[in-house]
Amino acid sequence: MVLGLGTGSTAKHAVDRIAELLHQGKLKNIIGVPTSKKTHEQAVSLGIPLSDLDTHPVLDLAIDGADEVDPFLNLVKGRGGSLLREKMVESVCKKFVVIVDESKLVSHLGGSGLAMPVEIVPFCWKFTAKRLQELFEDSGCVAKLRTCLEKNQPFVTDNGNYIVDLYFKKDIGDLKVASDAILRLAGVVEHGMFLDMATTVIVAGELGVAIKHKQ
Ligand SMILES: O=C[C@H](O)[C@H](O)[C@H](O)COP(=O)(O)O
Repeated sequence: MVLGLGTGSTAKHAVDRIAELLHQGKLKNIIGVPTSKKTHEQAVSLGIPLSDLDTHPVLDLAIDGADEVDPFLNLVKGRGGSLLREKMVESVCKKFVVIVDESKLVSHLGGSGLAMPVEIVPFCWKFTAKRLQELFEDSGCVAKLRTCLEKNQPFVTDNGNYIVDLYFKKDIGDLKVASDAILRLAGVVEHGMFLDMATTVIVAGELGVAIKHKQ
């Protein structure tokens, strides 16, 4: 089985558990495809055999966390900065299982008041950020360059790009329309809306675990 290995504080537990099962002999013939440099390092340190999309362009399963999950299992991802590699890997998985706690459930993506990340090229980033903000003027959008807290320098992704976080005051409307509009802007590499990609979402809550399947 070729398995996409997600990124973030939740996915980290899944990667640890996969390694544990592998070493106990309860999982066999697993090859992992990491979605970030950090997960790559974690998987190497745990002895999980690894590959990449050049060698394995189709994956059987990916397991990852998310920042927001709507009732249709659309996601916001990338608040940890790994959205591009995650989207590349998770868009070619036969099954994409998302693991979250119930704090990540929202009624509309972008409605939580938290960041909707967009990965952009560093060249004239202010110009691209301004164009992104203008695109969602009607939704009261504010676009902010993500910085590293300790140095107040731009946060740089694993791909050498910057991230602009979009904050909305109002509903962004049709998600597919919003996604297409963002991707049409020159300077944008990818955004953190993962539409129609998750096949299953496993939600941990105070009362136990709920499993939601795509309809
Ligand atoms: O870039 C980060 C990824 O998209 C994460 O999967 C997402 O931010 C969720 O992370 P966490 O499990 O740490 O909340």
